[in-house]
Amino acid sequence: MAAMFSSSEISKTASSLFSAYASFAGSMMLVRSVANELIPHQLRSYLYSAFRYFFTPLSPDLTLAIDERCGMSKNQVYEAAEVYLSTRISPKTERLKLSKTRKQKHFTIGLEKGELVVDGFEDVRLTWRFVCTEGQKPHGGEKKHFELSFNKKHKDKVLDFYLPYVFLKAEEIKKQDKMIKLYSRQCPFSCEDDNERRGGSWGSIILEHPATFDTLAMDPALKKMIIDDLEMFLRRKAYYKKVGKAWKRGYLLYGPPGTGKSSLVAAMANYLKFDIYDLGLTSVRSDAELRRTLLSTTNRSILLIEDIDCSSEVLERQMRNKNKKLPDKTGLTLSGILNCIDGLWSSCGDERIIVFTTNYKDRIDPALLRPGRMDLHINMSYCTTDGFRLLASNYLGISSKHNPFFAEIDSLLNSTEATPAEAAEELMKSDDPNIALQGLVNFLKRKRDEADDETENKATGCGEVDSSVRRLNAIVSRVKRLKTNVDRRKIMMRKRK
Ligand SMILES: Nc1ncnc2c1ncn2[C@@H]1O[C@H](COP(=O)(O)OP(=O)(O)OP(=O)(O)O)[C@@H](O)[C@H]1O
Ligand SMILES: [Mg+2]
Repeated sequence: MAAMFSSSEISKTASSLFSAYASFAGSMMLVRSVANELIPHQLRSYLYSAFRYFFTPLSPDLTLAIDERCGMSKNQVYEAAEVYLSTRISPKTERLKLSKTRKQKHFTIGLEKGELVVDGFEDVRLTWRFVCTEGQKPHGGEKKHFELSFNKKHKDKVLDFYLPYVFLKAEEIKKQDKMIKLYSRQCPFSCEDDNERRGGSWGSIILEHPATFDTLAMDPALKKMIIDDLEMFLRRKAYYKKVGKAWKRGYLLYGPPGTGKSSLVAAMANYLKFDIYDLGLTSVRSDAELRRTLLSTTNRSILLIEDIDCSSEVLERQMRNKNKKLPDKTGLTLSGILNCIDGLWSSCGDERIIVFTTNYKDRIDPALLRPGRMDLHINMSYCTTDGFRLLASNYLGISSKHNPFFAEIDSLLNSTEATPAEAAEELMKSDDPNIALQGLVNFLKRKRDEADDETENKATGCGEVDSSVRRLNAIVSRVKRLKTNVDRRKIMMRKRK
């Protein structure tokens, strides 16, 4: 070739080819920018994908896209893949995500954007890719998905055997290193138009509450009954199906502040290894939002609604506003809540426990309490002598044997109302068991005296006058004491002189 053309001819041809290419590229850019302006976005992307389809050589591979969410709920395939892939990372991977909380025994390893994992299943070679893309404006956020690619001829094997295997492995891994999570709703009021966030977005932390049934001070028979009830619930999957009931159980925990309602929920979660979804009803604005929120919770979990009496107040206020024809912003109704508890919506999901807590059972709407809605009503009561023994053993490492304080504390607990939280606080005040127990005795006596005074005042019907007289008497006797002291000093000074 080189022999037929002189070097100047070659360079001339090259430069004319280059300028032809430049003008072609320029005109393509022009065509593209004109197309961008004239052709609507949706039609443009359709045309691009049609071009891509016709001009890309046919690939032997099939790629499955596995999104993080499917509609309003979490995509279980995505969740299983996330767990499974953390154990399949190859040494060649260049970027990983690493985390560990205080309570976790091992590091959690996850894929970084764009990283690949190559897996094998029998004779099938599979490639997983983790993809993150920017979400749509205005709220943005990242959209995550996995892409699973393999030869098309293995489609059935992958769907029928490989993916179920991934699920199974993920369950095994989760059981081995199960960290219980506490979920609460994220930014409920910050992004009003974002349906997904308004309904479904839960943020989670590892539940580090140390309460267990062993550390709970409560009536031993009641404790055993709760544990048996939970065990029976777990065993009865087939039974629930047979009788045509959703596999869920509702508990109402009621009692004064500091009697261990929240601690019992933590103990249940630790015992069952269930995550807790802490749903503040006051932050839910409508029935639709409640449904969306509940749909994005997972199976084997406890849905916790604390202080349900306060939530009832919100509902009542709303009813009043409706009656007064005031604008009703919340749109959350009692029937909406009931429907989520035992209507059709409640059948979404398995192995669900719902717990309501309240300090005032009598303030709750009877519709919420009727049998079948809340299966067990559990009264968390003041500290009993059994409860005190458990606290003494937990906090001070002592038992009742030969301890002179126990009899006195028992009789004080029988005659006054102190919560386990109060008793525990006293026991924590000193490392010396005798000092701590003496502190508890003093505290219980003070409580008993205050309670006696109150009963007396109520009986005489002149509580306020009485307490003013008592305060006045106290001041008079103090002045008298001061005067006696001054007199004594005067006498001593006179003697010295
Ligand atoms: N029954 C109990 N056994 C052991 N510790 C308890 C018990 N009740 C309360 N405590 C102690 O008191 C603290 C507060 O208890 P908890 O938050 O469970 O009470 P609560 O009934 O949920 O109160 P509130 O009605 O104010 O929410 C706990 O962290 C725990 O240390
Ligand atoms: Mg509580």
